[in-house]
Amino acid sequence: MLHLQNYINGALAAPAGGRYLPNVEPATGRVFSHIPDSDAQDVARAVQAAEAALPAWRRLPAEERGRLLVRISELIERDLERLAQAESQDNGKPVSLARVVDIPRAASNFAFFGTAAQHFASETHFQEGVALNYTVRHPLGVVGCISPWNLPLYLFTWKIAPALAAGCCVVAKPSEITPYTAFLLSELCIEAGLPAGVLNIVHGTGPGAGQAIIEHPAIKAISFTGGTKTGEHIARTAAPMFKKLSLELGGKNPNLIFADCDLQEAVQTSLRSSFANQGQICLCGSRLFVERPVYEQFREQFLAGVAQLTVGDPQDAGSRQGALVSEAHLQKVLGYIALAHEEGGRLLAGGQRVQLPGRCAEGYFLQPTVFEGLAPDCRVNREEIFGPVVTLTPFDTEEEVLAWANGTEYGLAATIWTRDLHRAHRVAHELQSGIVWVNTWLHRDLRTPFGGMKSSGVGREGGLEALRFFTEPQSITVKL
Ligand SMILES: NC(=O)C1=CN([C@@H]2O[C@H](COP(=O)(O)OP(=O)(O)OC[C@H]3O[C@@H](n4cnc5c(N)ncnc54)[C@H](O)[C@@H]3O)[C@@H](O)[C@H]2O)C=CC1
Ligand SMILES: O=C(O)/C=C/C=C(\O)C(=O)O
Repeated sequence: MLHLQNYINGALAAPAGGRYLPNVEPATGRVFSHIPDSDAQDVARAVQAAEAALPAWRRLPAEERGRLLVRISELIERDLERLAQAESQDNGKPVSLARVVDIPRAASNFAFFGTAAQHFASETHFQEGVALNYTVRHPLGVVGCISPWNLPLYLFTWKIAPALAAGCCVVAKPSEITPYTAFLLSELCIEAGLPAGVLNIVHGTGPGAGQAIIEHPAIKAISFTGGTKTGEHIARTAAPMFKKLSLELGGKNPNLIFADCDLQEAVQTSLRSSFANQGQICLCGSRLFVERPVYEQFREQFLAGVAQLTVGDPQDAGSRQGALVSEAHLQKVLGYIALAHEEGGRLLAGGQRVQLPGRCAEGYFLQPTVFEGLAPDCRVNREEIFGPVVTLTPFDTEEEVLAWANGTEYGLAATIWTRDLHRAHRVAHELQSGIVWVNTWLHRDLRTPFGGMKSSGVGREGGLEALRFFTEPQSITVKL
């Protein structure tokens, strides 16, 4: 059986304590690999290696750093099929999705930041006859990157690539639930010739390796994506140590579907935004508010689309829905389905675990599920479910739908469907949401600031925002 290894100081390494954790394939419920259960000793070794690599890495011209990152991107593209298979096996997502979304985006993350570093200019402020002020952005130093299980390589590289591009050295931990592609990435970094210690990947649990990263005094910043509760814990631990924090947390995203929209497109895209990756994307729209004149039409077409979402073996080309990531997560989502019944919801589709035949008989499959008739402020409409469960609610006025859309503690993403541009801008400006899409969803230009308001996070990643996060500005003023 496959035993994954840490990647420390340029080489693969067993965990210091010799302990391993089982890693389960969600589609089968069977253990298919073991991962290091690393502890503070492994993190200390990784930090030591990163500190040793830092002086040379930060002095390397941005073009040279960029060349290495672009090389990693090319190797990811070369190994696309292998990585897509690995991601699907580890996470339960259809391999067809990993092939077109997860792995291409991981390659783009390295390519984008490999070149972005060369466009990252420093600011100057000239006061004629008085002074020249200029800003130098120094790499922060050694930074920690911690990522979740839903988009494993996609989000892991979204953090690592800008940190490396900015001249930082990294100690990174992927989710213990989906470590496989991060391990394969360490092999590609060795092949690309990334200098030893520049990137270190330590596997293990949140309370084990993760906690050691956030507590380590030499780690200057933490970039984290994951659950809001974990984000709170990280902030409580790291903020008093004056670490810089970028926290990308949960969401409970609304889709606002106005009667004048292109209904067919709204239905098709809402199917994707509801159920892509089994609804396990923080940007998924889980509350669908539909203007009353088109509510019934939307519901009929949407449910017809849901009926086409075949739940099946992630390896099958025909599967549109794979497995949820773990038995524990499946039980959490089933708990919310039970709660939706208790809160008076009418089940329109799904609601049951799926028992597949053959190799997937013990897998964690769930029908895509739709409820209506729930109050906009009930728990199911306020709490993050992070699974294939959405609610439909009719609305009558713009004011009403805005109040409902903004009525949760979250503020990550929202989608507006309308042909009225004035309304689109007006409503977008009123939404308490870090990201607003109009007549589209998951359109991602990597130059745009990415992140949430309220309990959805602190700070922004993406484009120059990420490079700013991983650097420390120093103002220098010269008297003229
Ligand atoms: N992107 C998102 O918005 C995500 C949201 N979630 C939400 O969070 C809920 C819980 O899922 P989990 O897998 O438990 O997410 P999590 O937030 O616990 O895990 C994310 C990452 O944080 C690490 N981590 C956990 N505790 C830590 C600690 N004390 N110090 C440092 N790192 C730590 C984990 O090992 C993992 O790498 C999900 O049911 C879902 O609702 C989960 C994953 C992603
Ligand atoms: O950067 C993106 O395009 C998507 C990010 C998604 C998450 O952060 C998430 O699902 O956690």
